[in-house]
Amino acid sequence: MTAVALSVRDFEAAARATLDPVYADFIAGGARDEITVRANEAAFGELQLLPRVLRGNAVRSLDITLFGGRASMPVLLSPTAFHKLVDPEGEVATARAAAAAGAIMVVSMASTVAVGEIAEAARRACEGADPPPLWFQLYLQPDREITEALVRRATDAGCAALVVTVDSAVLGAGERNRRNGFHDLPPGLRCENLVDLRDGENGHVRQILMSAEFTWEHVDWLRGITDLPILLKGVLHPDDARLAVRHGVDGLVLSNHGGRQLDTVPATLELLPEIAAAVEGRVPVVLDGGVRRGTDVVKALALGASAVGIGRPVMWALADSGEKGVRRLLELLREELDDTLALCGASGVADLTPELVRFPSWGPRSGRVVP
Ligand SMILES: Cc1cc2nc3c(=O)[nH]c(=O)nc-3n(C[C@H](O)[C@H](O)[C@H](O)COP(=O)(O)O)c2cc1C
Ligand SMILES: CCCCC(=O)C(=O)O
Repeated sequence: MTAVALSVRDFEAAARATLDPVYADFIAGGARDEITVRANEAAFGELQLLPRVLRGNAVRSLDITLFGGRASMPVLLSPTAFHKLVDPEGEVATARAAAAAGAIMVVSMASTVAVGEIAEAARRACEGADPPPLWFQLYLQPDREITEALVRRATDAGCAALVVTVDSAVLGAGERNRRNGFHDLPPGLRCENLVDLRDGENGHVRQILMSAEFTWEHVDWLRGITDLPILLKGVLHPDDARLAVRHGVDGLVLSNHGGRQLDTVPATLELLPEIAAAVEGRVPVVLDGGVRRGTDVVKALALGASAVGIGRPVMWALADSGEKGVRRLLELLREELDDTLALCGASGVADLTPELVRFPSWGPRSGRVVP
């Protein structure tokens, strides 16, 4: 890194400058024409903030509690695969930085360090104090014993929730990866959570099966084999959000996978009011996709999200300067969030309500849902 990063954008540029272009493309890319990738970010720019003043908010808190676990900021690290592609310490570096910031990290099932080792690194980074919760992201596997073994590994590691990604009946079509011939991890790296789960293939990316066979019955089955809170990641339709609640799911991650699965779906921010209305506050909704600024976080929380997730920014900061980079990234977002709260007249996340945002061209006649 040449200059001190002052924003997520700086990390993006720094990562692009240092990384092998094949990996830079893997991180930045999305499905097909990448229309949804762009839409996610653009939606935050379209929505306006309408602050309140003279609210006496000199004392502010960014704390949140989710499923009984406390975090010191409403920004969590969305699951991203293969951290060792961009940093030799991989997920260990990320976990230390998240722990230092008090932020929830969602470990990808496709991590290049085993979940137990990641959890241990987070605990050590907190030197006796309670680390923030670690969650585990899961792709249901056609072989139930494999899924069960993964759940057991996550549980034994002390993970506090399972994030089940349901938007991946097939792997998204990343044309950049195809063009670059990027299909697998380089020699020496593997998906450590999968080691010894299937005969003959030790930690191979190919072991992660995407399948279109899953139904709500599989969610019920998962509900029956674990006491951990279950969040579904990738539910976009309000009817599916209602179904999720009916099936006893504990939370939703409103995500379009950063535009990496089905292209041309709406920006997650645009869907948030409908999803929040569908779940009626019965379960928390975490939004990810395109969050790059403290103002973005505030907008999502104002529209009903309990927290937001960041995907690419973490990979960029990690690629730029490892653990230090991710620490700096989370500090920057914390600073941005705090000054946005100050300028909006808010003292904490509970003060972030729909009256703080305005949809300039999203009037009633546009057909968009306005809370
Ligand atoms: C490089 C990369 C790897 C990802 N790996 C996973 C994964 O293993 N599991 C998953 O559920 N989502 C994965 N995602 C999606 C993220 O969890 C998240 O939904 C998305 O990145 C959020 O959008 P943002 O990158 O604009 O913040 C990945 C995204 C990226 C960019
Ligand atoms: C099997 C790894 C999946 C990674 C992923 O979800 C993504 O790159 O978006």
